[in-house]
Amino acid sequence: MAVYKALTVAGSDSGGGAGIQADIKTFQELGVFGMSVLTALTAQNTNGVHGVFAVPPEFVAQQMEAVLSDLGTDAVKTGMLFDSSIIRTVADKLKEYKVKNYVLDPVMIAKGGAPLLLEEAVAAVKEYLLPLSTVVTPNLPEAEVLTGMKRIETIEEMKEAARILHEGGALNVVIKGGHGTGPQVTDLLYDGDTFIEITADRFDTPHTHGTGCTFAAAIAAGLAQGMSVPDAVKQAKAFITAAITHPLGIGSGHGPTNHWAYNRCEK
Ligand SMILES: Nc1ncnc2c1ncn2[C@@H]1O[C@H](COP(=O)(O)OP(=O)(O)O)[C@@H](O)[C@H]1O
Ligand SMILES: Cc1ncc(COP(=O)(O)OP(=O)(O)O)c(N)n1
Repeated sequence: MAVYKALTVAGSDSGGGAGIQADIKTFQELGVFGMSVLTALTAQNTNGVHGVFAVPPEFVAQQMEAVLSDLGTDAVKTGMLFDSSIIRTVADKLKEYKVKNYVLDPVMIAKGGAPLLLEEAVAAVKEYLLPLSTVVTPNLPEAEVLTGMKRIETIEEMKEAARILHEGGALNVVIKGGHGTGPQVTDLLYDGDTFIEITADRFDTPHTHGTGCTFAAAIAAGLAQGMSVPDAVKQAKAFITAAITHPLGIGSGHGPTNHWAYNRCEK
């Protein structure tokens, strides 16, 4: 049996809905062996982020070395990276180990408003990580910050943002439409040549905690298994749509998505 492996480099969400925990659950559900490098611990639940404890960059490097020098990986996904020293460390290790299939989820702010990336670190994301990425997956506010565009709402504006991020070095760009409005939610994939719109009905629910993490981890899982980028993104969209439309209803705030749903619930 071939064993495909994926590594997430991200923060811990003690509530289990986002971050490392969402990524590992997604890898497991999609048949990929999951490994993790922690960049920060968050004291977090469905009501928000109550504390952040960043991991020293030297220890982030030590974790990456431990995993990559022994197990190796078929894909890497990064999420919460918090500051520029962690970003530079991660970029150095991705280059040192010649990582292929790198999914960059440029996590900036949790849904409750807590910063998961310091402002000083935005330039480092663009300079060090974007050029290494196979796929970058910003939501609309993150795409505004990364491109400098004042407003990204329409499909034309999403296309313009995708072009800028592709020029910035990403091989493929997915602009996620979850923060938009309207009865449908469209994610836009751009490979420097063709635009593909991937659309689903917008599901009316407060339980969308960890959607971006789960979606990016699912892309990484597909790439780890040798899928093309469009196929991996389409599978990820089906995975997150199932997870959102079969909510678990746990916690008193914005609850987690259902990582079992893709395999266990009727589509
Ligand atoms: N209410 C919703 N109904 C259906 N799909 C959604 C909904 N909200 C987000 N999604 C999907 O979840 C994924 C993550 O999107 P988004 O919420 O924009 O990211 P983030 O969690 O990074 O803010 C995307 O594929 C998006 O289309
Ligand atoms: C530890 C950690 N990492 C990332 C996030 C953000 O996750 P995301 O999928 O963007 O979901 P929301 O926070 O927007 O619900 C996080 N909260 N914690």
